[in-house]
Amino acid sequence: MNIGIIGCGSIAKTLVNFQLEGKMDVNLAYFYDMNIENARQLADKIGAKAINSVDELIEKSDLILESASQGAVKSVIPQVVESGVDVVIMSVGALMDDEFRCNLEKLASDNNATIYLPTGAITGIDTVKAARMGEIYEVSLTTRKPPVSLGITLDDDKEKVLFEGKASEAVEKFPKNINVSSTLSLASGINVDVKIIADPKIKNNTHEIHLKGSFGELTTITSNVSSPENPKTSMLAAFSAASLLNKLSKTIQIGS
Ligand SMILES: NC(=O)C1=CN([C@@H]2O[C@H](COP(=O)(O)OP(=O)(O)OC[C@H]3O[C@@H](n4cnc5c(N)ncnc54)[C@H](OP(=O)(O)O)[C@@H]3O)[C@@H](O)[C@H]2O)C=CC1
Ligand SMILES: O=C([O-])CC(=O)C(=O)O
Repeated sequence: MNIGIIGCGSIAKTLVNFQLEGKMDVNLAYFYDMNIENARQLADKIGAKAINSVDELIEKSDLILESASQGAVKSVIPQVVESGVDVVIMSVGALMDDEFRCNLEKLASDNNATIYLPTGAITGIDTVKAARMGEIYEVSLTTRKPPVSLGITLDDDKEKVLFEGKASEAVEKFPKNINVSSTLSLASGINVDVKIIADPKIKNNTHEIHLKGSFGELTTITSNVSSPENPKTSMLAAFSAASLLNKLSKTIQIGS
């Protein structure tokens, strides 16, 4: 399966390294970025092709992975699914816009395309999906990141709550930091409560999920090493994308 990638930053780079290490069961074949030089650099590492037109990327790819931005999801992904090409979306925050998501879903369904949302930098999405078969009473996400990951500096070493509210607002205010809240919301069917804390005492990007439902209770804490290229992004996000791409060709499918 030939994969096209939109957005050649930290996530795409990790995928390229996995391909170099022989860990990918798909072929990362085509690279596209607003800055063609970024695409060239990654493509050259694995003998793939940098592409400078979205039309050509869509025409050549069996599946497209978006690892760019919420803006890219809104401007490019409708054309991808309208062309009947499956897509993996990392900038999941764009899908908190209900009207956009519903239109995209219809476009994909009308054109036989599938939209995949990886678990990303959190843990427990399988359980959240299963829990939804019963009743979910409450669900929340507390994200704690070092200030550098949130693109700020603090005057002292005290933690600071930067945001408390719903995921739909969080993804607008922190578009590069809290896509995971959208994934959790879409999996649970609830616009989840989100708290974002800048914590100078920690090194890792940490996401804590609490869920209560008719099945019982779930708490997960994921303490993520951040990407050396982009401290906002946790390495696990790219690992999750790679694992999802590999899962597409597996005979035994593990997890709900
Ligand atoms: N679902 C999840 O769990 C997670 C999702 N993410 C999200 O995944 C996405 C990718 O992350 P990451 O690789 O770290 O990001 P990076 O910023 O490292 O790389 C993104 C690349 O895409 C380019 N880009 C941005 N917009 C467009 C566009 N419209 N068309 C083409 N290229 C574009 C950027 O260019 P430029 O630098 O010039 O803007 C940059 O080269 C981000 O939106 C991030 O927030 C991250 C972590 C977890
Ligand atoms: O990588 C992370 O820790 C989470 C993240 O940036 C996002 O969800 O956008």
